[in-house]
Amino acid sequence: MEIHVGGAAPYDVVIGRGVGDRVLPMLGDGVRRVAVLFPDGLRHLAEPVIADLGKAGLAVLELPLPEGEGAKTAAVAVAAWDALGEAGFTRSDAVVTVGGGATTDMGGFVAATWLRGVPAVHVPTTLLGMVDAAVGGKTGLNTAAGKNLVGSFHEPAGVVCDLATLGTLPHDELVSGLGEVVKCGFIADPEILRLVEEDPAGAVDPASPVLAELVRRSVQVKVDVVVGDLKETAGFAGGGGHPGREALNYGHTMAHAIERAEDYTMRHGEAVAIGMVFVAELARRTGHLDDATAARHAGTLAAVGLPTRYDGAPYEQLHAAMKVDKKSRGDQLRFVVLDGLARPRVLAGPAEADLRAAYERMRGA
Ligand SMILES: NC(=O)c1ccc[n+]([C@@H]2O[C@H](COP(=O)([O-])OP(=O)(O)OC[C@H]3O[C@@H](n4cnc5c(N)ncnc54)[C@H](O)[C@@H]3O)[C@@H](O)[C@H]2O)c1
Ligand SMILES: O=C(O)C(=O)C[C@@H](O)[C@H](O)[C@H](O)COP(=O)(O)O
Ligand SMILES: [Zn+2]
Repeated sequence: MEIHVGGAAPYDVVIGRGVGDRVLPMLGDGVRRVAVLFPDGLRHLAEPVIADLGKAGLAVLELPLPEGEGAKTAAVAVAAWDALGEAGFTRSDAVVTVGGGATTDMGGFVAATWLRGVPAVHVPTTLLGMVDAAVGGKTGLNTAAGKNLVGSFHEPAGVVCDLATLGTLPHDELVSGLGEVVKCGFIADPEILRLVEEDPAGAVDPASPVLAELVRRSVQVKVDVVVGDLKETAGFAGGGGHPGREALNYGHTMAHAIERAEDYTMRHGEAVAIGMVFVAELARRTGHLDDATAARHAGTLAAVGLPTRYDGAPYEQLHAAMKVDKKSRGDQLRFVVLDGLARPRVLAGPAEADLRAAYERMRGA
């Protein structure tokens, strides 16, 4: 199936099994050379794509990357730019990424910045990459100060989600992706929560129709949000309305602080799960969210094996890290909270006592 993403630069997200041959047509007719970026350990997943491009007469530049989050550094971007420069890449050339969200973030950033932008087609091979990272055009690198602090909005020319690739994904990585899936359920599509709660075993089975339906629904949530607010400006208006693209950042303010505190050894989706438990409690304490919906967060997340507690870094360290979150304005922290199921809004400048109390809840106190 295909989900069409409208807007100034429309593209399709293809979801299915054995759909790797959909990459080539997404590149368009004029492309002559393609840089394929993939984690070195996933060469076997990149090879069929590389072979297809080669058979079509395109010159392929292979750019193997470090594993996972290790790819999202300035040094890796510089190395990729140097390789493109050496190969003489022009604006009739393109980038293809094959890998998880770290790869699509990095490869998307390289595509966004080389010659101020060349086309990118993403082939996500993790659940998280399919339902979130590859779609919507956010690209990013980490810096010493925090997560995704350098990046750009660069919409892909297309996204190809081959569900068959999930067959080799380690179980814990699949579960991590469900953190973003459940996020989509809370911010926009409660049917996702029902599906996960009704059949948690199906949700973590890469071959199940339940998981395919969760992918489809989550991509649709993301597409609907980004089409309305690609560059994440809607939430600036304030006033308690829908926060636009910032809604997709539900749970992420604390999640990114934890990831940094843990030196990026915790999976992103796991951190998002904990971050949602934190922010649900913050919303409950500040009178936005009812007790049952707040409690439902930990219940649904735990049902698929996601963590719901974090007892690592001290409050002060996490608070300092949250200050560089992109939703912050000056000294004011801003969080996406829920007024109820599928009713996201921004909570700006919550009281210190409420933040500390939500932190204690997150620690399991
Ligand atoms: N741009 C966005 O909108 C957006 C959205 C969500 C997350 N992200 C980013 O995505 C990153 C997380 O992505 P992720 O969870 O996919 O992690 P990841 O890219 O680090 O991949 C996780 C691990 O799985 C391996 N892997 C990937 N596909 C595999 C497969 N099919 N079989 C076997 N192993 C496989 C990878 O090599 C890696 O070791 C974070 O950096 C996060 O910030 C970006
Ligand atoms: O696409 C978005 O917008 C999101 O916020 C999706 C998030 O799941 C994703 O982790 C994103 O990279 C976080 O964005 P950031 O702007 O907080 O770095
Ligand atoms: Zn995320």
